[in-house]
Amino acid sequence: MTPPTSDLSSISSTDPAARRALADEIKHACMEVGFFYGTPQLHTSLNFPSYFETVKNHGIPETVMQDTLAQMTRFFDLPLDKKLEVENKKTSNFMGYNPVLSGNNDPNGAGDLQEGFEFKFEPLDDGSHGADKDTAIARGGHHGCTSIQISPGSRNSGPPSHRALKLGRLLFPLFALALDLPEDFFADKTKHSAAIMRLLHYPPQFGEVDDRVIGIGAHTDWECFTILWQQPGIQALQVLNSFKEWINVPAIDGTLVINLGDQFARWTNDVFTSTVHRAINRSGVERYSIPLFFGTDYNVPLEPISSCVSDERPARYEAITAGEYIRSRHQATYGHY
Ligand SMILES: O=C(O)CCC(=O)C(=O)O
Ligand SMILES: [Fe+2]
Repeated sequence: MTPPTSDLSSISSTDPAARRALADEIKHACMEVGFFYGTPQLHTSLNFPSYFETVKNHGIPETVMQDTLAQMTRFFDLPLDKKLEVENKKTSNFMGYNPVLSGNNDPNGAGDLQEGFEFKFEPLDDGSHGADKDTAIARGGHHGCTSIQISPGSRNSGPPSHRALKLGRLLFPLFALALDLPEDFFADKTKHSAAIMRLLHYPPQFGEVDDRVIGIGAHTDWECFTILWQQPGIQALQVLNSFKEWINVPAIDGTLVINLGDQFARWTNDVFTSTVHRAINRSGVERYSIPLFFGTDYNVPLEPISSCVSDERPARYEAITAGEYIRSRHQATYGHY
């Protein structure tokens, strides 16, 4: 069984019909199933509650990912004391290195069996390419060290993190179209790339696994959507379907996984829901993955889109800014501030 794969080659198309067709595919996935395995029967019986699928033709060659993997491996192979020099406890915004078991994504869990390195992207402050004066406000108090400064470029150039960033920016207009909003609805809310990347390393787990200590415990992601690269050929990621069954999401060469997070659930008052997932590495070998989380700018209030609120569907979430929300989730996960 293979998961569905959306072809993103028309993501930059200016043809309205091609854009509408891709947006419709995303809308269907977001609202009805989200992740499916080919045949209509299975599609119905798996019944995923929200968007979770793989995409191809995303503009990031697998060779580039293999180079990135080699560099990640070098970092995680360093002695622990070296890695602790850049521990996330030392930054005001949770960026940096987290040792094994220092984070806990599932409140019912006892720690995540992975180590990671987290960093984010900020526009250059030199004013040369539109980083405007409200940059500091847009950072919403969630800025600090371990950020990578970015300048614009094409989707198919630059280091992998920048390519992935550009891919994410191209997805926002399609999500807007999928919600029957103007394509530029998120443009003024995503001016400053509130995107966070994690480099993750999961040691293998052998024998009987205590459900409370797995690679990453059951959780939803915090931002609007996540673009995830998984090391090909190693099974670990699982998504919860509406029958509360854990379904494997295989790592397929040349594809990325895309899933929705809490900010979209808040924007849409749960018309788009965030997908519960977890990872357990029982492969017997080390596993690496790279999620890139895309949110709105940190100063943006997460307010439900008016078409998603009605008498039958009253607002489900309290208003909060994106930055406050992400900070509260970092605090709950790492618990050291
Ligand atoms: O490693 C994976 O496949 C998933 C990682 C993940 O869910 C996360 O970092 O939020
Ligand atoms: Fe996640």
